[in-house]
Amino acid sequence: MTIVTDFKRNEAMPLDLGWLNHIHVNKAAADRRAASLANRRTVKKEYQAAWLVKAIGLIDLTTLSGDDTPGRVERLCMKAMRPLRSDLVEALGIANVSTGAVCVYHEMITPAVKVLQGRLPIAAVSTGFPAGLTSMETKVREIELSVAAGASEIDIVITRQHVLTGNWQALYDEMVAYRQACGDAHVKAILATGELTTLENVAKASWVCMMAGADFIKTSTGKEGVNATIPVSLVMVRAIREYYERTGFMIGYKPAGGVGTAKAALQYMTVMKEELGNEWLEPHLFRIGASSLLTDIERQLEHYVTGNYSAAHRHAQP
Ligand SMILES: O=C[C@H](O)COP(=O)(O)O
Repeated sequence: MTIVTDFKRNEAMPLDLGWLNHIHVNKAAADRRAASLANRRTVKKEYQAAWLVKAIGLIDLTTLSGDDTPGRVERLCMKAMRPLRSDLVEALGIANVSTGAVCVYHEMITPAVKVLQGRLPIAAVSTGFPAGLTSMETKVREIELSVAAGASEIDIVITRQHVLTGNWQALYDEMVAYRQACGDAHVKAILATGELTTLENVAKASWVCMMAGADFIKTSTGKEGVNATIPVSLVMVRAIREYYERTGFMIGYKPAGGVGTAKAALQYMTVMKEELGNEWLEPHLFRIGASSLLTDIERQLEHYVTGNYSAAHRHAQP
């Protein structure tokens, strides 16, 4: 049995991998709670615009396509720094906002650095994203190159087979190696939950990655058949909560993939608020990985300022 050392914080945890045997997930209860969230209004009407503005600051504005170009990434970075039109900013009476970060492939870090010049963090997906089936040596080198190129956040993908075969020690070891390669950069562990078969596997993988020093745990690459869902999020944020209660360390959460509407963003924010508290509703502990969410939020805010509230209501309210 391995005594787990939290690598990032250089501390031995009062946990070992044997702890995983105690993890059981009640799928029916998670599904019920998810259904109740989907069927009720999560945010009062008068607070909606403020919540949507807050949501913008939580987005990892993402482009992860085979046809990405430096030009597209430069435009994405401009949008990340000024996500709302100035007339909307003025009408809402807010200071300008920005997204939490941008998220790109390694090859697109340089154009992002050129535009952002340190004003926003750059997250780079890594370790053979999205399948994670390159050699360990290649994965570690990829992280090092992305950090050297200017990424301050690294979104690694775990090796799914370690979870599917129950090889938790191998998952722990790989996560420690990624953590080490990241140095001071934040590391988000993408579990690819849609490929892990059971919620119990999702919970165990969450624990192992947290124990091995992940700063964030993230649901999906956006490329799996099933990406972020509310039941999976409940399992992951409850693992974060219990990890905090047992160790005192606050780990962040990032749902990603298919989160494209203001309504969905409000649901995920509600999960964070209700399961973890307001403290976890800040960009250093919560991000939403999304390529198209900002467009819908902008649309809803426009409805809000033009008084076309019923449209905003239909789209933005659960
Ligand atoms: O990490 C972020 C996801 O890849 C974005 O997925 P999406 O394009 O479905 O929003």
